[in-house]
Amino acid sequence: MANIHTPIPLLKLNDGTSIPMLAYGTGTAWYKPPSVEESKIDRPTVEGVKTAIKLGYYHLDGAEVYKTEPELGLGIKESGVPRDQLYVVTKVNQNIADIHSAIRASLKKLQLDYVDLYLIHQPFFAEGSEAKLQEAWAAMEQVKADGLAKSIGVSNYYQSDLEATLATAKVVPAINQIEFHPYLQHGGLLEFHRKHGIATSAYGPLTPATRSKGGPVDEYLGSLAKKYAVTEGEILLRWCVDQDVVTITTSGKEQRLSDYLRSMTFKLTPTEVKEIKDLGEQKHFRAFWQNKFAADDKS
Ligand SMILES: NC(=O)C1=CN([C@@H]2O[C@H](COP(=O)(O)OP(=O)(O)OC[C@H]3O[C@@H](n4cnc5c(N)ncnc54)[C@H](O)[C@@H]3O)[C@@H](O)[C@H]2O)C=CC1
Ligand SMILES: O=CCc1c[nH]c2ccccc12
Repeated sequence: MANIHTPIPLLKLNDGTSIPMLAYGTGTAWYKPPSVEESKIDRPTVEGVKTAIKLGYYHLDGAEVYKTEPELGLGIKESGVPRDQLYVVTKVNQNIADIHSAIRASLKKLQLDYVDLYLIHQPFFAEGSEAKLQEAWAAMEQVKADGLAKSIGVSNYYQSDLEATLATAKVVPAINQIEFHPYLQHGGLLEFHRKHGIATSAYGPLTPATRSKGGPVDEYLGSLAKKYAVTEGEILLRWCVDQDVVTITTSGKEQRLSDYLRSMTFKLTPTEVKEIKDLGEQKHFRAFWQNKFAADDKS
Protein backbone atom coordinates (compact mmCIF):
# COMPACT_ATOMS: atom_id res chain seq x y z
CA MET A 1 0.00 0.00 0.00
CA ALA A 2 0.75 3.67 -0.27
CA ASN A 3 2.37 5.77 -2.91
CA ILE A 4 -0.35 8.26 -2.08
CA HIS A 5 0.96 11.59 -0.73
CA THR A 6 -0.17 11.74 2.92
CA PRO A 7 1.11 12.61 6.39
CA ILE A 8 -1.01 9.83 7.97
CA PRO A 9 1.14 7.17 9.72
CA LEU A 10 0.38 3.45 9.88
CA LEU A 11 -0.21 1.23 12.92
CA LYS A 12 0.72 -2.46 12.79
CA LEU A 13 -2.14 -4.87 13.57
CA ASN A 14 -1.88 -8.31 15.20
CA ASP A 15 -2.27 -10.06 11.84
CA GLY A 16 0.80 -8.35 10.32
CA THR A 17 -1.15 -5.82 8.23
CA SER A 18 -0.99 -2.05 8.85
CA ILE A 19 -3.83 0.43 9.28
CA PRO A 20 -3.68 4.20 8.61
CA MET A 21 -4.14 6.06 11.92
CA LEU A 22 -6.59 8.70 10.65
CA ALA A 23 -9.75 7.74 8.75
CA TYR A 24 -12.51 9.48 6.86
CA GLY A 25 -16.00 8.26 7.89
CA THR A 26 -19.07 7.84 5.70
CA GLY A 27 -21.56 7.47 8.57
CA THR A 28 -22.85 10.26 10.87
CA ALA A 29 -22.85 13.31 8.55
CA TRP A 30 -23.52 11.18 5.45
CA TYR A 31 -25.77 8.21 6.25
CA LYS A 32 -29.06 7.83 4.40
CA PRO A 33 -32.11 8.00 6.69
CA PRO A 34 -34.69 5.17 6.41
CA SER A 35 -36.85 7.26 4.05
CA VAL A 36 -34.10 7.33 1.37
CA GLU A 37 -33.57 4.44 -1.07
CA GLU A 38 -30.05 2.99 -0.79
CA SER A 39 -29.74 2.71 -4.57
CA LYS A 40 -30.33 6.47 -5.04
CA ILE A 41 -26.78 7.82 -5.30
CA ASP A 42 -26.13 10.90 -3.18
CA ARG A 43 -23.56 12.91 -5.16
CA PRO A 44 -22.37 15.07 -2.20
CA THR A 45 -21.38 11.84 -0.40
CA VAL A 46 -19.44 10.66 -3.48
CA GLU A 47 -17.73 14.06 -3.77
CA GLY A 48 -16.92 13.98 -0.03
CA VAL A 49 -15.07 10.67 -0.48
CA LYS A 50 -13.18 12.02 -3.50
CA THR A 51 -12.20 15.20 -1.63
CA ALA A 52 -10.94 13.15 1.32
CA ILE A 53 -8.84 10.92 -0.96
CA LYS A 54 -7.51 13.95 -2.85
CA LEU A 55 -6.38 15.50 0.44
CA GLY A 56 -4.51 12.34 1.48
CA TYR A 57 -7.05 10.32 3.51
CA TYR A 58 -6.63 6.71 2.43
CA HIS A 59 -8.45 4.92 5.27
CA LEU A 60 -12.19 5.07 4.47
CA ASP A 61 -14.73 3.88 7.04
CA GLY A 62 -18.09 2.55 5.84
CA ALA A 63 -20.91 0.34 7.11
CA GLU A 64 -23.89 -1.63 5.84
CA VAL A 65 -26.18 0.39 8.13
CA TYR A 66 -25.10 3.80 6.73
CA LYS A 67 -26.45 2.81 3.30
CA THR A 68 -23.55 4.76 1.77
CA GLU A 69 -21.50 1.81 0.49
CA PRO A 70 -22.56 2.60 -3.12
CA GLU A 71 -21.29 6.19 -2.72
CA LEU A 72 -18.07 5.02 -1.05
CA GLY A 73 -17.43 2.60 -3.91
CA LEU A 74 -18.17 5.23 -6.54
CA GLY A 75 -15.97 7.80 -4.80
CA ILE A 76 -13.09 5.31 -4.76
CA LYS A 77 -13.60 4.49 -8.44
CA GLU A 78 -13.88 8.14 -9.51
CA SER A 79 -10.84 9.13 -7.42
CA GLY A 80 -8.62 7.21 -9.83
CA VAL A 81 -6.41 6.07 -6.95
CA PRO A 82 -5.44 2.39 -7.29
CA ARG A 83 -7.32 0.06 -4.95
CA ASP A 84 -4.16 -1.21 -3.26
CA GLN A 85 -3.29 2.31 -2.08
CA LEU A 86 -6.54 2.62 -0.12
CA TYR A 87 -7.65 1.04 3.17
CA VAL A 88 -11.37 0.30 3.06
CA VAL A 89 -13.46 -0.73 6.06
CA THR A 90 -17.07 -1.82 6.27
CA LYS A 91 -19.24 -3.36 8.97
CA VAL A 92 -22.05 -5.87 9.25
CA ASN A 93 -25.15 -4.93 11.23
CA GLN A 94 -28.57 -5.76 9.79
CA ASN A 95 -27.47 -9.02 8.13
CA ILE A 96 -25.49 -10.33 11.10
CA ALA A 97 -27.42 -13.63 10.92
CA ASP A 98 -25.88 -14.31 7.49
CA ILE A 99 -22.40 -12.79 7.45
CA HIS A 100 -21.45 -14.84 4.39
CA SER A 101 -24.13 -13.04 2.33
CA ALA A 102 -23.62 -9.69 4.08
CA ILE A 103 -19.96 -9.33 3.03
CA ARG A 104 -20.75 -10.32 -0.54
CA ALA A 105 -23.57 -7.75 -0.71
CA SER A 106 -21.29 -5.05 0.75
CA LEU A 107 -18.49 -5.85 -1.72
CA LYS A 108 -20.95 -5.65 -4.60
CA LYS A 109 -22.13 -2.21 -3.48
CA LEU A 110 -18.53 -1.07 -2.94
CA GLN A 111 -17.52 -2.48 -6.36
CA LEU A 112 -14.57 -4.17 -4.65
CA ASP A 113 -13.17 -7.72 -4.47
CA TYR A 114 -12.12 -7.41 -0.82
CA VAL A 115 -12.13 -4.97 2.10
CA ASP A 116 -9.07 -4.30 4.21
CA LEU A 117 -11.05 -4.58 7.44
CA TYR A 118 -14.49 -6.07 8.14
CA LEU A 119 -16.15 -5.39 11.50
CA ILE A 120 -19.13 -6.69 13.46
CA HIS A 121 -20.80 -3.30 14.05
CA GLN A 122 -22.17 -4.01 17.53
CA PRO A 123 -22.59 -6.88 20.01
CA PHE A 124 -26.19 -6.09 20.95
CA PHE A 125 -27.57 -8.53 18.35
CA ALA A 126 -26.42 -11.37 20.64
CA GLU A 127 -28.57 -10.18 23.56
CA GLY A 128 -26.00 -11.49 26.00
CA SER A 129 -25.62 -14.91 24.37
CA GLU A 130 -21.96 -15.96 24.29
CA ALA A 131 -22.83 -18.66 21.76
CA LYS A 132 -24.23 -16.07 19.33
CA LEU A 133 -21.09 -13.90 19.64
CA GLN A 134 -18.93 -16.97 19.04
CA GLU A 135 -20.99 -18.15 16.07
CA ALA A 136 -20.79 -14.69 14.47
CA TRP A 137 -17.03 -14.56 15.03
CA ALA A 138 -16.56 -17.99 13.41
CA ALA A 139 -18.37 -16.62 10.34
CA MET A 140 -16.01 -13.60 10.34
CA GLU A 141 -13.05 -15.99 10.42
CA GLN A 142 -14.46 -17.69 7.34
CA VAL A 143 -14.73 -14.28 5.59
CA LYS A 144 -11.00 -13.78 6.23
CA ALA A 145 -10.17 -17.32 5.14
CA ASP A 146 -12.11 -16.74 1.90
CA GLY A 147 -9.96 -13.66 1.20
CA LEU A 148 -12.91 -11.26 1.29
CA ALA A 149 -11.39 -9.24 4.16
CA LYS A 150 -7.68 -8.88 4.92
CA SER A 151 -8.41 -8.23 8.61
CA ILE A 152 -11.43 -8.81 10.83
CA GLY A 153 -12.53 -7.05 13.98
CA VAL A 154 -15.42 -5.78 16.07
CA SER A 155 -17.03 -2.52 17.12
CA ASN A 156 -18.72 -1.37 20.31
CA TYR A 157 -17.64 -4.52 22.17
CA TYR A 158 -17.40 -4.54 25.96
CA GLN A 159 -14.62 -6.51 27.63
CA SER A 160 -17.15 -9.27 28.37
CA ASP A 161 -18.10 -9.51 24.65
CA LEU A 162 -14.40 -9.81 23.78
CA GLU A 163 -13.83 -12.44 26.46
CA ALA A 164 -16.69 -14.54 25.08
CA THR A 165 -15.36 -14.12 21.55
CA LEU A 166 -11.76 -14.95 22.50
CA ALA A 167 -12.86 -18.12 24.31
CA THR A 168 -13.42 -19.88 20.95
CA ALA A 169 -11.60 -17.61 18.48
CA LYS A 170 -8.97 -19.00 16.13
CA VAL A 171 -8.22 -15.44 14.94
CA VAL A 172 -7.92 -12.69 17.58
CA PRO A 173 -9.96 -9.61 16.51
CA ALA A 174 -7.55 -7.10 14.95
CA ILE A 175 -9.38 -4.06 16.32
CA ASN A 176 -12.31 -2.86 18.43
CA GLN A 177 -13.83 0.35 17.03
CA ILE A 178 -15.41 2.26 19.92
CA GLU A 179 -16.62 5.75 20.78
CA PHE A 180 -13.53 7.21 22.41
CA HIS A 181 -12.69 10.73 23.57
CA PRO A 182 -11.77 12.35 26.91
CA TYR A 183 -15.37 12.04 28.17
CA LEU A 184 -15.60 8.32 27.31
CA GLN A 185 -12.33 6.55 28.15
CA HIS A 186 -13.78 3.11 28.97
CA GLY A 187 -11.91 2.35 32.21
CA GLY A 188 -9.70 -0.72 31.71
CA LEU A 189 -10.88 -1.63 28.19
CA LEU A 190 -7.85 -0.18 26.35
CA GLU A 191 -5.50 -2.03 28.71
CA PHE A 192 -7.45 -5.24 27.99
CA HIS A 193 -7.06 -4.57 24.25
CA ARG A 194 -3.28 -4.10 24.67
CA LYS A 195 -2.97 -7.30 26.69
CA HIS A 196 -4.65 -9.28 23.91
CA GLY A 197 -3.00 -7.51 20.96
CA ILE A 198 -6.27 -5.87 19.88
CA ALA A 199 -5.90 -2.36 18.45
CA THR A 200 -8.35 0.41 19.38
CA SER A 201 -10.00 2.76 16.95
CA ALA A 202 -11.98 5.82 17.99
CA TYR A 203 -15.15 7.20 16.49
CA GLY A 204 -16.63 10.47 17.75
CA PRO A 205 -13.14 11.77 18.69
CA LEU A 206 -14.18 15.43 18.40
CA THR A 207 -17.10 15.07 20.83
CA PRO A 208 -15.69 17.34 23.62
CA ALA A 209 -15.30 20.15 21.05
CA THR A 210 -18.62 19.54 19.25
CA ARG A 211 -21.49 17.48 20.72
CA SER A 212 -20.46 17.98 24.34
CA LYS A 213 -18.73 21.33 24.46
CA GLY A 214 -18.73 23.14 27.81
CA GLY A 215 -16.73 20.83 30.03
CA PRO A 216 -13.53 20.35 32.04
CA VAL A 217 -11.19 19.95 29.04
CA ASP A 218 -12.24 23.17 27.23
CA GLU A 219 -9.73 25.57 28.74
CA TYR A 220 -6.77 23.20 28.50
CA LEU A 221 -7.64 22.25 24.89
CA GLY A 222 -7.74 25.98 24.11
CA SER A 223 -4.27 26.55 25.55
CA LEU A 224 -2.81 23.56 23.63
CA ALA A 225 -4.51 24.74 20.43
CA LYS A 226 -2.69 28.07 20.87
CA LYS A 227 0.63 26.38 21.67
CA TYR A 228 0.55 24.17 18.54
CA ALA A 229 -1.30 26.75 16.34
CA VAL A 230 -4.11 24.30 15.52
CA THR A 231 -7.81 23.90 16.46
CA GLU A 232 -9.12 22.16 19.59
CA GLY A 233 -10.38 19.37 17.29
CA GLU A 234 -6.87 18.69 16.05
CA ILE A 235 -5.64 18.40 19.66
CA LEU A 236 -8.37 15.79 20.25
CA LEU A 237 -7.37 13.79 17.16
CA ARG A 238 -3.73 13.94 18.22
CA TRP A 239 -4.66 12.83 21.75
CA CYS A 240 -5.95 9.57 20.24
CA VAL A 241 -2.97 9.02 17.94
CA ASP A 242 -0.51 9.66 20.77
CA GLN A 243 -2.14 6.73 22.61
CA ASP A 244 -1.82 4.47 19.53
CA VAL A 245 -5.55 4.81 18.92
CA VAL A 246 -6.64 4.94 15.26
CA THR A 247 -9.05 7.85 14.88
CA ILE A 248 -12.05 8.30 12.56
CA THR A 249 -13.50 11.68 11.77
CA THR A 250 -15.47 13.24 8.94
CA SER A 251 -16.66 16.54 7.51
CA GLY A 252 -18.33 17.89 4.40
CA LYS A 253 -16.05 20.90 4.60
CA GLU A 254 -12.79 20.56 2.64
CA GLN A 255 -11.03 23.14 4.81
CA ARG A 256 -11.85 21.20 7.99
CA LEU A 257 -10.64 17.93 6.48
CA SER A 258 -7.47 19.62 5.36
CA ASP A 259 -6.93 21.16 8.83
CA TYR A 260 -7.42 17.77 10.54
CA LEU A 261 -4.38 16.48 8.65
CA ARG A 262 -2.22 18.92 10.61
CA SER A 263 -2.86 16.71 13.63
CA MET A 264 -0.51 14.18 12.01
CA THR A 265 2.38 16.66 11.98
CA PHE A 266 2.98 17.38 15.70
CA LYS A 267 3.01 15.37 18.92
CA LEU A 268 1.61 16.07 22.39
CA THR A 269 3.97 15.51 25.31
CA PRO A 270 3.16 12.56 27.64
CA THR A 271 2.25 15.14 30.33
CA GLU A 272 -0.23 16.82 27.98
CA VAL A 273 -1.80 13.47 27.04
CA LYS A 274 -2.20 12.66 30.74
CA GLU A 275 -3.61 16.08 31.64
CA ILE A 276 -6.36 15.74 28.99
CA LYS A 277 -7.03 12.21 30.28
CA ASP A 278 -7.32 13.38 33.91
CA LEU A 279 -9.50 16.40 33.09
CA GLY A 280 -11.72 14.30 30.80
CA GLU A 281 -12.36 11.76 33.53
CA GLN A 282 -14.33 14.43 35.44
CA LYS A 283 -17.18 14.16 32.92
CA HIS A 284 -19.03 11.29 31.23
CA PHE A 285 -20.72 11.67 27.85
CA ARG A 286 -21.75 9.07 25.28
CA ALA A 287 -23.01 10.33 21.89
CA PHE A 288 -23.88 7.02 20.15
CA TRP A 289 -25.88 3.88 20.93
CA GLN A 290 -27.17 5.37 24.22
CA ASN A 291 -30.28 3.19 24.05
CA LYS A 292 -28.13 0.05 23.81
CA PHE A 293 -25.52 0.58 26.51
CA ALA A 294 -26.84 0.50 30.09
CA ALA A 295 -27.77 4.02 31.29
CA ASP A 296 -25.27 3.94 34.17
CA ASP A 297 -22.48 2.37 32.12
CA LYS A 298 -19.28 4.35 31.84
CA SER A 299 -17.12 1.85 29.99
N1 LIG B 1 -18.80 1.98 14.88
C1 LIG B 1 -19.74 2.82 15.24
O1 LIG B 1 -20.70 2.46 15.95
C2 LIG B 1 -19.66 4.25 14.78
C3 LIG B 1 -18.78 4.61 13.79
N2 LIG B 1 -18.71 5.92 13.36
C4 LIG B 1 -17.76 6.25 12.25
O2 LIG B 1 -16.94 7.33 12.63
C5 LIG B 1 -17.07 8.40 11.71
C6 LIG B 1 -16.82 9.72 12.39
O3 LIG B 1 -17.74 9.87 13.46
P1 LIG B 1 -18.09 11.31 14.03
O4 LIG B 1 -18.73 11.13 15.33
O5 LIG B 1 -18.84 12.07 13.00
O6 LIG B 1 -16.64 11.95 14.21
P2 LIG B 1 -16.19 13.29 14.92
O7 LIG B 1 -16.32 13.25 16.40
O8 LIG B 1 -14.84 13.54 14.36
O9 LIG B 1 -17.20 14.40 14.44
C7 LIG B 1 -17.23 14.85 13.10
C8 LIG B 1 -18.38 15.81 12.98
O10 LIG B 1 -18.11 16.97 13.74
C9 LIG B 1 -18.36 18.11 12.93
N3 LIG B 1 -17.47 19.20 13.35
C10 LIG B 1 -16.15 19.26 13.24
N4 LIG B 1 -15.66 20.40 13.75
C11 LIG B 1 -16.73 21.08 14.19
C12 LIG B 1 -16.89 22.33 14.82
N5 LIG B 1 -15.84 23.11 15.08
N6 LIG B 1 -18.13 22.72 15.17
C13 LIG B 1 -19.19 21.92 14.91
N7 LIG B 1 -19.11 20.71 14.31
C14 LIG B 1 -17.90 20.31 13.95
C15 LIG B 1 -18.03 17.64 11.52
O11 LIG B 1 -18.61 18.47 10.56
C16 LIG B 1 -18.58 16.24 11.54
O12 LIG B 1 -19.95 16.24 11.24
C17 LIG B 1 -18.45 8.21 11.11
O13 LIG B 1 -18.62 8.86 9.89
C18 LIG B 1 -18.49 6.70 10.99
O14 LIG B 1 -17.76 6.31 9.82
C19 LIG B 1 -19.45 6.90 13.95
C20 LIG B 1 -20.34 6.59 14.94
C21 LIG B 1 -20.55 5.25 15.41
O1 LIG C 1 -22.14 3.70 13.35
C1 LIG C 1 -22.57 4.71 13.84
C2 LIG C 1 -23.81 4.93 14.57
C3 LIG C 1 -25.01 4.40 13.91
C4 LIG C 1 -25.75 3.41 14.43
N1 LIG C 1 -26.80 3.16 13.62
C5 LIG C 1 -26.75 4.00 12.58
C6 LIG C 1 -27.60 4.14 11.50
C7 LIG C 1 -27.30 5.08 10.58
C8 LIG C 1 -26.19 5.87 10.74
C9 LIG C 1 -25.34 5.74 11.82
C10 LIG C 1 -25.63 4.79 12.73
